[in-house]
Amino acid sequence: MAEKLLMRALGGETLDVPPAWMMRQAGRYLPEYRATRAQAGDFLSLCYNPELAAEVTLQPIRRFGFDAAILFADILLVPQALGADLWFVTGEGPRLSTITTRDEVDALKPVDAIHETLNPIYETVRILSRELPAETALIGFAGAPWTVATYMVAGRGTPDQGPAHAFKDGDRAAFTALIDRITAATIEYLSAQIDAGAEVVKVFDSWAGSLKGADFDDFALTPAKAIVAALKARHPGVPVIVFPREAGEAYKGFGPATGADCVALDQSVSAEWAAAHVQPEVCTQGNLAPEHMVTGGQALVDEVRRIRDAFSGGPHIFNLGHGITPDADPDNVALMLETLRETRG
Ligand SMILES: Cc1c2[nH]c(c1CCC(=O)O)Cc1[nH]c(c(CCC(=O)O)c1C)Cc1[nH]c(c(CCC(=O)O)c1C)Cc1[nH]c(c(C)c1CCC(=O)O)C2
Repeated sequence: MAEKLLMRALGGETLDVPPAWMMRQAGRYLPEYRATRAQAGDFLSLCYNPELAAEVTLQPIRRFGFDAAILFADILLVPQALGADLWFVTGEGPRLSTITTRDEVDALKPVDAIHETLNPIYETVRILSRELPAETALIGFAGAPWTVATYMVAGRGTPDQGPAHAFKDGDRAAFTALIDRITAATIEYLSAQIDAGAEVVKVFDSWAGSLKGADFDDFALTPAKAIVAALKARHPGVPVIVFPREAGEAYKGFGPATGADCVALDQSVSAEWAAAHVQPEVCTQGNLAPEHMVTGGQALVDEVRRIRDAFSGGPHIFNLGHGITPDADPDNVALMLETLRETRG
């Protein structure tokens, strides 16, 4: 069989129709997802149930025929595996025990201990690598150290990542020790996903945009570079996608500086700017605003064509700029793919 479209784009090929998938493609906007989550009991039970987690991963593939499936799990399973308490409050989001001192960082479990908690995730990957259609690539993932740390420090999502900034600014050495622990755990976690069958991995740095100057280098760029280097040493040939969300102009240079194979873009940079400044360096991914999955119509069609055409001169993976939201209409997802894959006149 010819190589999968996603792998070809990640290998640097310019394709007539780019491969497409969608962040949070398995999620609450799909009635079949809500039914399986109810069967599992709750979100975390779904993450740790390999059969059901594989089932929800496959649902958007069956319904829409995306070119890639992303493992169903969550970035906050790593803090849990390192010993943090984790629960989800319905309608609000994640809650964790907080970490704000050097002693609390030192009290985290050793990195080797994470697999005890995360083994069911590797089993989900094994099921998926057996069950996915031959043309669909399997993406594993983890949160980037900074983004994971923002939740571990605050114990929840925060609008400005204030508590993590306060820890970083108050005791940089202790905060660096936390980042280092998460970095080491992330390498082991992603490496185990690859051993189980993940063909590509993605590192989500959702809050990279709140890091500026030397902080961006120390806590977004340096950890990403360490993760890419370790994975490349152990698994040469497995592509890595990095997503320093809202990095703005710092998207330029991020691919070469980290050694990643693809830089994912949020919708706050224009496709035209990114095609001129990022795509010449590395395969790009993105960057349709998720709101179009709610509103649809001609604006959606126009935006899909604009983004597709802007990136048509180099390797690109079509995606949203951030996750699809629960109020999205599945028909708009179908329209997005139909438009993307139409024959260009
Ligand atoms: C920051 C972050 C988290 N998780 C993730 C990130 C980084 C990407 C981003 O910025 O969105 C990543 C993530 N979370 C989930 C996936 C699965 C794969 C996928 O389909 O993309 C992935 C890749 C499932 C999920 N993770 C979560 C859901 C919704 C939970 C539910 O079904 O009730 C899903 C499908 C919950 C979650 N998980 C997290 C939060 C803040 C929340 C609550 C907000 C929300 O409800 O959307 C942490």
